[in-house]
Amino acid sequence: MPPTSDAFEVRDIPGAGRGVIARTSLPNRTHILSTSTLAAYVVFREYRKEVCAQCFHYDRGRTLAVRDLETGKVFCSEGCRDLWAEEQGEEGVEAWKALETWVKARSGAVWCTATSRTDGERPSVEEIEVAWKRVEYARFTRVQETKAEAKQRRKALQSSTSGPVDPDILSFLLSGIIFVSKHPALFASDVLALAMDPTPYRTPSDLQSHANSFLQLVSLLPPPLSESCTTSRIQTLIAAASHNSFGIRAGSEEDMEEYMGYALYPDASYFNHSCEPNVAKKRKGRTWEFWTSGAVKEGEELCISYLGGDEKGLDVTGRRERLKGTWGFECGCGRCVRDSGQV
Ligand SMILES: C[S@@+](CC[C@H](N)C(=O)[O-])C[C@H]1O[C@@H](n2cnc3c(N)ncnc32)[C@H](O)[C@@H]1O
Repeated sequence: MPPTSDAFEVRDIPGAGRGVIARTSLPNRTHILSTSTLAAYVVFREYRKEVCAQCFHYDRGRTLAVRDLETGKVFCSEGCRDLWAEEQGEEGVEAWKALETWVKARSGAVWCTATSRTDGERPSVEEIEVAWKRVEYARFTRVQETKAEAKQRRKALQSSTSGPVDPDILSFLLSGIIFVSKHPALFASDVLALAMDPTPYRTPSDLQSHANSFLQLVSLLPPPLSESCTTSRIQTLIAAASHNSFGIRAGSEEDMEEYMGYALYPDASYFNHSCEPNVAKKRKGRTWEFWTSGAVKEGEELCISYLGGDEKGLDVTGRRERLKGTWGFECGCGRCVRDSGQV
């Protein structure tokens, strides 16, 4: 469900879905929201030794002190390690161990990563539907196969280059499936309510990589988690992340030197973008804080910047191109409307 408070409510905004509206006038630096739910996230594998798996602390590239070799996670303290294990639950920790073992066994493999996907056009809604139906079928036939058949298939997959799997996608999906299995009601009320991207895959091989990652994940999960891991939930996580995720970055918003991962925060996902934002944000550990960055009138829309400050130096064409390329929408904020002479 969309969040609400004395300071704001979520309403329909012409041309931009829903947005956050001030219920009253708010002075500069009024605290608006601290996120309470983190539904899914990934710290990219290349940062796995440098970013705390619990609080996302990063110490200028240093390897963090507390390491768990079995799950491949590092932590800034034992407290963070214990909190993380408690949140994952026993089955969750087992699943992270299985994933780490699988990834390590394939060390040296050429992973299909976000940057290596350059082929073809963005798959359409129909193509996505067909691909996921195939995945459903493959999952079903795998349930039926004998041990010998499964062994043969795994062998074929290991030597094949036609079945790319991305460890970062696997991690993002696993974190989301652990969340669903622990908080099914929150998933239904908060994640399913988000704006979904109907075409979240950039290229055909991006779609293929997500589909393969799903099948791989299912085969690694302990039984209760494997039952929670349905194609429909996985598709929801992917479609929601495409429109709503926040980068996990080191440094301040103005000086975002490292892009270390991304995360889905349902209660922070109703802020629309403006190229003249009136709300500032900062990540503190695994929580995002939002506050007004100027005086806001009652009834005014509260907007953040999706461009992390880059909007300051770009003209309307540059801003719109950047937002279209990364987020897939034509910016209709007040500044872009004025600058493009649409008023
Ligand atoms: C994080 S969601 C924001 C909440 C969303 N409007 C909703 O209805 O749930 C991001 C999406 O909102 C829309 N959006 C955000 N800012 C916009 C803007 N300045 N102009 C047009 N659409 C915008 C786009 O569809 C974008 O993909």
